[in-house]
Amino acid sequence: MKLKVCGMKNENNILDVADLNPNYMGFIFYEKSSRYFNGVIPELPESIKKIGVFVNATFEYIKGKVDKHDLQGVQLHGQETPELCQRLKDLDIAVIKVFSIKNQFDFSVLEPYEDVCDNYLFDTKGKEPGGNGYTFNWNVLKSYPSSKPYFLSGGIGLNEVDAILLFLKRPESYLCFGFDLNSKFETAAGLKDTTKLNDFKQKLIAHNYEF
Ligand SMILES: O=C(O)c1ccccc1NCC(=O)[C@H](O)[C@H](O)COP(=O)(O)O
Repeated sequence: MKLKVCGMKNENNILDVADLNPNYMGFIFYEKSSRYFNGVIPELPESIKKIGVFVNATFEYIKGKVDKHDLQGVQLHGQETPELCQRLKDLDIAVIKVFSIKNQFDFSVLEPYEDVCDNYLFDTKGKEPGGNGYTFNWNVLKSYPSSKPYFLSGGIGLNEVDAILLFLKRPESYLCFGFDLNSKFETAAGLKDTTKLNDFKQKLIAHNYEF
C-alpha cells in the first residue's frame, strides 16, 4: 500500500510528516487553495516522492515548479488534456490524473489518458477542485475498467478505516494501491496532525497491509 499526504505547507510540519515515511507528499500549486504552497521544500528522504498538485495550469507553469522544487511527479486536478499529460510524462516524472466522482462516473473518459499517465486518483466531486473533505460512493469503482493502479482519495480520515478495510476485501479494490490523505488530518489548512496520520498507518499495518 502507498500513503500520500497531500497539502503540505509548513517546513517543520513537512519534516515531522516525513518522519512517518509516507510514499508521497503533495504540494498544492493552486493559488485559490488555502493550502497553496509558496515555500521551500526541505530536504526529504529519497523514499518520499514530492508531487506537485495543479489545476488547469499551463505546461510552462508546471515545468517551472517541477524544476524549482525538484518534483518527482505531478497531480492534475482540472480538465488537463491527454496532450499535456504526455508532455509532462516526457519530462520523466510521474503523472497522476485526477477524476472526481460523486454517485456515478462514466469511466469511458479515462480512455484517452490510458497511455499518458501513470496513475489515476479518484477524488470527491465538490465545490472545490480538491480538498473538499468528504467521501464519494466507492461502489462506483465496481465498474473500474482499467488495469492502471489508482489512489483512493476524498474525505478519508480515521473514521473511514473500517470502510477502507471492507473496501480492500472487494474484488474491484485490487488495483487500489494507495490512499491520499488531506483535510481530515489537519489542525489548520496545510498543517497535518502526525499522531492521526500515524494512527491511520498503524491501523492498516495491524491488518497486515504493508507500506
Ligand atoms: O486540498 C486542496 O486545497 C486542493 C485544492 C485544489 C486542488 C487539489 C487540492 N487537494 C489535492 C488532494 O490531493 C487532496 O488530498 C484530495 O483532494 C482529497 O482531499 P480531502 O477531501 O480533503 O481529503
